[in-house]
Amino acid sequence: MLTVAMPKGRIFEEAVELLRKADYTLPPEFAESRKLVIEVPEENMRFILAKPMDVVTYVEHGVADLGIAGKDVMMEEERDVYELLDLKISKCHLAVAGLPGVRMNQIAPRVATKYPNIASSYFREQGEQVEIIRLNGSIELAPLIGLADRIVDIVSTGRTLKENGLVEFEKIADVTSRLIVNPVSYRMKDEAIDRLVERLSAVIPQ
Ligand SMILES: Nc1ncnc2c1ncn2[C@@H]1O[C@H](COP(=O)(O)OP(=O)(O)OP(=O)(O)O)[C@@H](O)[C@H]1O
Ligand SMILES: O=P(O)(O)OC[C@H]1O[C@H](OP(=O)(O)OP(=O)(O)O)[C@H](O)[C@@H]1O
Repeated sequence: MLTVAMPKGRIFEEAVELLRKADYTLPPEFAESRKLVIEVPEENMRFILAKPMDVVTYVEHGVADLGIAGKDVMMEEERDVYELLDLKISKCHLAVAGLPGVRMNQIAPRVATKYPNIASSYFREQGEQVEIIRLNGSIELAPLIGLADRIVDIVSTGRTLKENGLVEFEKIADVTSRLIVNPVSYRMKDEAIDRLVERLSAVIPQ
């Protein structure tokens, strides 16, 4: 049996749609139920529903064989999992943004983000020493209220930046969701995992 860690939230629906396209029979209540462990005996699979940032943790510890996680999450922390497939869903990008015409404070520049490692390595590569302020959401609020000069955050449609009078300065990386696997599971259950990879590969959007 394969255990797959699914991210609750915005990736979930697209991931379920992809699985259904790949002809996986998932119960109709899959998306509506509050259950966190969903068995699908017809497919010899079990799905667990976790916070997007925690999916990698379940896979790394081997309690889930596979998982679906954003490239942003994979970039933020080096983890002991393999990336098997770019599912090309939940497309967005990571960017540096801020108020237009406002330069970074030269003495103590501050950057607010949910991605402290990505942000600090990005600014280090640019030769800038910045203070990272870690937030958990509504990152765009930080420059509006004077908490930070810049933000590093996800941009998709650009609507959140626009409606808050912010502009994108630089793109850091493109982001899509990935199928990840626990290295031991991949050795022990290679046939079942290869079959899943084949079925998904056939329906991944281009
Ligand atoms: N606006 C967006 N459009 C498309 N994909 C996005 C967007 N924001 C985030 N993502 C992708 O979806 C993943 C999950 O984002 P989501 O907002 O569902 O979860 P989260 O922010 O980690 O959790 P929560 O908001 O529940 O605390 C991210 O890791 C990223 O890869
Ligand atoms: O470019 P857009 O299409 O506007 O999308 C970008 C927004 O989406 C995400 O936030 P989310 O909705 O997850 O809320 P959060 O701020 O609570 O993380 C991201 O952090 C941006 O704020």
